[in-house]
Amino acid sequence: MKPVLALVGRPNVGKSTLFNRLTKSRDAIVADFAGLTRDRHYGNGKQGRQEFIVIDTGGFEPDASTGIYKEMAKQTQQAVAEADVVIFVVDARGGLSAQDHDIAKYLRKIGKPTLLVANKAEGMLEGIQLTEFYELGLGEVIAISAAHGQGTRGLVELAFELLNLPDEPEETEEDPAVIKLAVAGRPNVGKSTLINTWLGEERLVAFDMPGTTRDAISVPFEKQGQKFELIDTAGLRRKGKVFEAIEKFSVVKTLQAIESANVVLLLLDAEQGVTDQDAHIAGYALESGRAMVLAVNKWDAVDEYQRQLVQRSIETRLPFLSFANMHFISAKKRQGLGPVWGSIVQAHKAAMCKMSTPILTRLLLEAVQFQSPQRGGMFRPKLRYAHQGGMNPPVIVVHGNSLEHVTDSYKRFLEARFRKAFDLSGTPLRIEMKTSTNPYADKDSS
Ligand SMILES: Nc1nc2c(ncn2[C@@H]2O[C@H](COP(=O)(O)OP(=O)(O)OP(=O)(O)O)[C@@H](O)[C@H]2O)c(=O)[nH]1
Ligand SMILES: Nc1nc2c(ncn2[C@@H]2O[C@H](COP(=O)(O)OP(=O)(O)OP(=O)(O)O)[C@@H](O)[C@H]2O)c(=O)[nH]1
Repeated sequence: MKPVLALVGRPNVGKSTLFNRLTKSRDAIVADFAGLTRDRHYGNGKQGRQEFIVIDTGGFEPDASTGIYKEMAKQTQQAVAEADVVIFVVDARGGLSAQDHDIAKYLRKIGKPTLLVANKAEGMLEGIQLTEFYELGLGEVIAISAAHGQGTRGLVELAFELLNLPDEPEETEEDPAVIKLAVAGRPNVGKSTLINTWLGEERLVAFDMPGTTRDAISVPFEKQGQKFELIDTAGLRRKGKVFEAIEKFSVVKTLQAIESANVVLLLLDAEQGVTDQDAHIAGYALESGRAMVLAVNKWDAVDEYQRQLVQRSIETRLPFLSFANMHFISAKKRQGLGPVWGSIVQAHKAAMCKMSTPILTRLLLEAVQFQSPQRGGMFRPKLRYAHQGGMNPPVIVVHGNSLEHVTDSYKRFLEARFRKAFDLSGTPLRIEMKTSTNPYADKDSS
């Protein structure tokens, strides 16, 4: 499980800057919960080989009508609840404020592992200027400059130390016979209804057992002789028993479940169409290389016109999921559920597919014969052979010369042929081009 670091602090102390620094500003996932005026951002970070999730509670305006920072309090609480380590950011230049004291008081009460960080400390003499922050009663003050990238590596190291994380993440043994399945989707799409239908009430009760926050909770079950493990996405758990939830839905749990799964079943809501958050979850799953199955739930509740709208919104907003099988279901009325299993098993099989070098190479050369790649300037790319560079998701590495000139459309053409030959529906497929560095290797190319 990736550890979760939450950035909290009053506005303008540099949380977003630190977030961008820690995540190298890859696409942040924005939680767009109804009723929240402001968003939390979620991003992936990596230091050494250890990956982590960062939550930013960025951007909000003080609530003028009440004069209190109600919204931030809520955002902060939620981020703190989801975090393994809280990073409390204060402004080394601005000095202490009453609001810093309020946040510190809250954090002391909660008692989560916390690091107190004085940002904007570039060029400052720690000993003298930062002493006032010790008043907050949160221990050592860590001086950093998010804008200049000073002290941020050390900060992450300290966070790992607090969690006793090993320097190198452990390799976990996987049982290839078990399909780890995550049912992901926005609040209210029908995840619990679907899982209840699948597992029966008594099985879900097992979910309510408290687990340690650091470990994934999962339910093993069997279906038609195939072993599955259902990974918890928190939405599955009954209200308030385990997770100190302000909201039931947890973005972090969803992200972690996607990471731990072999196959992600993404549920969409036919009544709502594809929302930003659906696209974010789907994008995250794709980026993680997960095999996927799409199911549009509540199909019973929409008329023909709405059905067409939903289908079109999937085509336009989730075009990158065209590799995934799609089903239209009703979890409530138990309609269309059978074929979903078939697709899950198929997606898993595809993700684990083994492709031999001779067969890959034969397919590659056949493809080239059928349609050769375009010349790029002076060079015509020469595709020589292919081998499998990875599994789950499958990676095909193509070797040859001048491969940097292979166009995206030609790569798509190759992808389609490989997909068809190996029956890869349900899994992302990555194709990498490796140009030979041997200067004599392209002697015989035209
Ligand atoms: N001198 C200095 N300025 C910084 C540093 N980090 C951030 N800033 C500046 O501080 C201001 C606020 O930074 P943000 O990252 O937007 O702060 P924030 O805490 O996310 O603010 P909200 O989005 O309002 O919550 C910007 O003008 C930044 O350029 C730093 O390390 N040194
Ligand atoms: N019409 C219709 N309603 C459904 C269907 N599946 C679920 N619902 C309804 O949608 C609502 C939300 O269902 P849940 O199963 O609680 O949704 P969830 O995704 O688990 O929601 P969270 O627990 O908030 O993450 C409930 O009122 C269900 O009765 C369906 O197939 N058709």
